[in-house]
Amino acid sequence: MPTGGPRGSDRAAETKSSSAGTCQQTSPRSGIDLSPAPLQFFPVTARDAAADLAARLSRAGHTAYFAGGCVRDRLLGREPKDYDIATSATPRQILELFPGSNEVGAHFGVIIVRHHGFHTEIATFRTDGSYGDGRRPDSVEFSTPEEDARRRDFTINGLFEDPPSGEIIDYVGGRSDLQAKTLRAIGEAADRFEEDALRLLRAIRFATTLDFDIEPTTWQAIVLHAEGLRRISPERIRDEFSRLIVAPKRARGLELLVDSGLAKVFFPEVLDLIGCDQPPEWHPEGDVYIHTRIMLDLLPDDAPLELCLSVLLHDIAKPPTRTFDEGADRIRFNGHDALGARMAHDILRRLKYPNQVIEDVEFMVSRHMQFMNVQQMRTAKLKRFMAAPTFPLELELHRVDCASSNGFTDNLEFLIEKGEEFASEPLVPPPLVNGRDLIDLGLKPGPRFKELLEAAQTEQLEGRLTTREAALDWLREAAR
Ligand SMILES: Nc1ccn([C@@H]2O[C@H](COP(=O)(O)OP(=O)(O)OP(=O)(O)O)[C@@H](O)[C@H]2O)c(=O)n1
Repeated sequence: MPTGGPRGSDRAAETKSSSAGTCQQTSPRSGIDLSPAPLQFFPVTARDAAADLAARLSRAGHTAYFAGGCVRDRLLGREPKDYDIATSATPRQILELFPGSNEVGAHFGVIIVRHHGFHTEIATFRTDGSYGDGRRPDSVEFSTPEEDARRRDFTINGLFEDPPSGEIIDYVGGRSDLQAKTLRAIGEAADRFEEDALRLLRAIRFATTLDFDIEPTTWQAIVLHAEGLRRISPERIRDEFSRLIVAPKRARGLELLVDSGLAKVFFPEVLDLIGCDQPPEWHPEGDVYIHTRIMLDLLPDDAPLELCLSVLLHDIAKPPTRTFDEGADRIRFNGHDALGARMAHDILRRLKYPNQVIEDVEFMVSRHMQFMNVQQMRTAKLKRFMAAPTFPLELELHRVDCASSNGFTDNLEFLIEKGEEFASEPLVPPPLVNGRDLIDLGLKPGPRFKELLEAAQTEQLEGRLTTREAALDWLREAAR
């Protein structure tokens, strides 16, 4: 068990190497090097920390297994996000062993223990009572490992591992489902989803992130209980949905959400994209829903959340049923970006995304049609356009937008070339003149100030003004 201190053999090696240093101490009698070993710390992993806690529980006479996601992920060769322990120790016994731990979930048999900087959830083997609210059990009863496995959501999440031996304890057939890449509810699927409706979305999230098939009975139960998701808070839906939409198989995830009826509950706008025809000369691939799914597929595997969301929402206002001040027809194929930005804002706000994410996605959706006009933009406008912090993501949005439809690459190539051309200096450098200069010229602060300074900056970005002296002359002239 690695700890924070040096290991024996490494200590010997360290002592050896340190003897080459200046402070070597050798026993005059035996000739043995007595120099103190330099302090060396080995990083303790989350697994080390959890295994140490399990060992302590086990030394105190309790059964203690790794449980749930960490066992699943390790068997899949993935790095577990965190480690959970399931044990025969009661919450009181856990607290006796690890005093000062977080008792927040003690009522449900869960204690959070901090060890080596990691938080490990230690939960007593339990059977859940009834789920009155479809979110959490009204009561729990402490029970056996087998019953604890059977109360869990999916077979692949119902596995235990005995940490010292690495032995897998499987009461629910999780191992064979992992091998077959199958997501299957434990026991009666309908019961699992009635107990906790978040599991409906977890099912689609696991099928997407792991690229697993959903076993038919489990799928039928999801479809049947989809409306139950209404009981779940937007924050919890958002967290599952975000994990799904950043996964490499996000397009399939979207399809599963739509086909299961879950999208209808928290993201009904997407349903209008289905069957929303587009002009075939621009969009030979088909309707907006097909176009969006192809785009999601074309994104890099590690595309950030803001980019995935902006791709998902970029054409959200295209369906002609949407109305906007200027009339639905204009919106449909021309002005849909402005309405789309507003809709993206509303959808993400409803799902309680952080303001920065909402702002970025709204901004990207609002500008995505402008990429068609970049070659006609004057240099100053283009530089300002490219200076947006979201621009690299927008470029990717544009790339997949074209690649999934008409295949045009000229605007993309133009922007890449311009990026190289402008690379030697900041796109928008500090202005050559400022408000102080205008006051010195005898102007009073007001709206004209902003206009003049912006015009001076445009001259600068166009390369017509390069020195402060020239800019001051220009300002003097313009202010007349
Ligand atoms: N609604 C839920 C949530 C969790 N669990 C059980 O609790 C374990 C831990 O849950 P959690 O940490 O939320 O998810 P993980 O399965 O660990 O998956 P991930 O780490 O990817 O979130 C799950 O494996 C599953 O056995 C469950 O039965 N029902």
